[in-house]
Amino acid sequence: MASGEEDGTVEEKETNNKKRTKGAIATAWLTFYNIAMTAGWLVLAVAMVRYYLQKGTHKGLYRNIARTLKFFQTFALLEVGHCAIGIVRTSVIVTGVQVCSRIFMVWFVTNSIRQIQNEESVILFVVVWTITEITRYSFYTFNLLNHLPYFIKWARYNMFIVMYPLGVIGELLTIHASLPYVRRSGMYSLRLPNKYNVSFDYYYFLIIAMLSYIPLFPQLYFHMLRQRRRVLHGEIVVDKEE
Ligand SMILES: CCCCCCCCCCCCC/C=C/C(=O)SCCNC(=O)CCNC(=O)[C@H](O)C(C)(C)COP(=O)(O)OP(=O)(O)OC[C@H]1O[C@@H](n2cnc3c(N)ncnc32)[C@H](O)[C@@H]1OP(=O)(O)O
Repeated sequence: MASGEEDGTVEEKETNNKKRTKGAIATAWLTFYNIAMTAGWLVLAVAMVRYYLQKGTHKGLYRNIARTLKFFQTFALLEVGHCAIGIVRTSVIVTGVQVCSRIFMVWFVTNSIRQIQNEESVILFVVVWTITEITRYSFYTFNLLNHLPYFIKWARYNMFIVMYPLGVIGELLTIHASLPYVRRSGMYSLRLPNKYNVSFDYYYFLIIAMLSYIPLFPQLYFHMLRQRRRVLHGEIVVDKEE
């Protein structure tokens, strides 16, 4: 296997070639997008720290940051578009699952069910997402600007090892906490008889969503482990989704 220094040189050349082919407009857009997203998640981090220092409790924190969180997490839908039009070399499926599961958590679980917004699990996944996204978007920004500090690269491809499972635990506990409220209220459900002759039970949908983490999460996690081996150790890894 090649040494770390050689890996770095090969990697740099590869990056420069890719950037040339990517095109100036795409690079400018991605740079703007990543700077905006880094700033957005930084604003969220500062708001959370300030709230906690002022109030001394996590209660009410979600409501305080909800608008910013919804805005920047929804904005991340553009990432699926970036993959689809080929300006980033990432699988549409992997990105789609990641982004859609987050949007689902924000809009259809946490935002829709007020009673769970003060759960510790909500704070857990929001804090984990925030740390992850500040690191990820600053990684992409510095990478595009060709000035990537090693500690950001290291953080991008190491922190997920702990952050991913922690985020998933927060999300699953939050969905679990929402189940009694969803069952009682019958929200987002369609009962028979109705003119469409269709029934839908959001309670069971949530249970299926929780179960779907079992096959889907390992695929995202192993994808990131492959990316880690490729970027940090220079291994050539063939991704099945590509
Ligand atoms: C409808 C309801 C359904 C509910 C069902 C739910 C089931 C869901 C199960 C799964 C649940 C997951 C929940 C998630 C929780 C969390 O997020 S917890 C917090 C921890 N999270 C993470 O650490 C996230 C890790 N994941 C990611 O980083 C991404 O989402 C990803 C899509 C998996 C990233 O993969 P990928 O993009 O392939 O890797 P990279 O190495 O970062 O990038 C590859 C190349 O693409 C370039 N690139 C990508 N994006 C950009 C960009 N914005 N700007 C510029 N460049 C970009 C990147 O530089 C790489 O380029 P090359 O080096 O040239 O290859």
